[in-house]
Amino acid sequence: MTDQKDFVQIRHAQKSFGPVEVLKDISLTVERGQIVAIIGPSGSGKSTLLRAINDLDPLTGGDIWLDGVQVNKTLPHRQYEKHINEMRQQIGMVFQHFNLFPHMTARENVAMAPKMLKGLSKEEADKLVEEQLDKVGMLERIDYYPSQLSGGQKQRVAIARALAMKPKLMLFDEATSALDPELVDEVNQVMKKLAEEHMTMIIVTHEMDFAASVCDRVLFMDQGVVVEEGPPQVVFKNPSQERTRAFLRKHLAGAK
Ligand SMILES: Nc1ncnc2c1ncn2[C@@H]1O[C@H](COP(=O)(O)OP(=O)(O)OP(=O)(O)O)[C@@H](O)[C@H]1O
Repeated sequence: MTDQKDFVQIRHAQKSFGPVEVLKDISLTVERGQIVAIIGPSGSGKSTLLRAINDLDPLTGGDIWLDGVQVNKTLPHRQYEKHINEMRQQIGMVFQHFNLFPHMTARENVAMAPKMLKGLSKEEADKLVEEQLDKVGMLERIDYYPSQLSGGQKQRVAIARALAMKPKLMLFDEATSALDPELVDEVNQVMKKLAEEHMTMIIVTHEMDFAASVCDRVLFMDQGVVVEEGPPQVVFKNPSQERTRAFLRKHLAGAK
């Protein structure tokens, strides 16, 4: 068991795609209950770093730990599959494009993983699914198919689906960037609620206002390195690096 201070630990993360080094020796710790935003220009490695945390994009160097257990362990194939499935059950991930199963209702989408992986009875699964859909304000549409839902509603179902596994950590990869502007807020409200409940979250986002209002820490990445990190009031209002200032000038009205 790790202590509060290093609930999530990323140590010397390095990732190359062929000759291209996309993550260059990134180290980062996230405390239990902290909310960290990762911001930075397109192509700076934000999604790759996020996807390395649950080993969807395996690192080429360095290691990732969650609550005292190394996620990216080197193990024989079968043992690795078992290990990574267990780890991924503890790490909820929400993608830009929802990834709901189109032939399943909201209820079935949310119930699928807990039923399969936790062996819940129908009654237990129903209760769990209703709780999670209620939490994201989607209980009334429990029997709707994705095609009958707006983008914001689909994303809320996707969040409920991730929460249904009772994860220790939630990763959000630009959860609102595919949404029409008027639908962004309903998803942000759900994320704010999770923040109030002290869910540990790492959020890749292009929404500076959201990051400033919800996150405990902001990480600015550029070209595969963390250029600067700190509380939002420092990074946004008084960035120490010119690269951060230049980025914020473009993305944050009123930034220095
Ligand atoms: N599977 C892959 N194969 C080869 N190159 C990749 C792969 N995935 C990402 N890259 C490259 O890695 C770099 C970082 O990509 P990444 O998606 O992590 O950036 P990002 O900061 O999340 O960008 P954006 O804000 O546009 O989503 C980019 O140059 C990208 O082309």
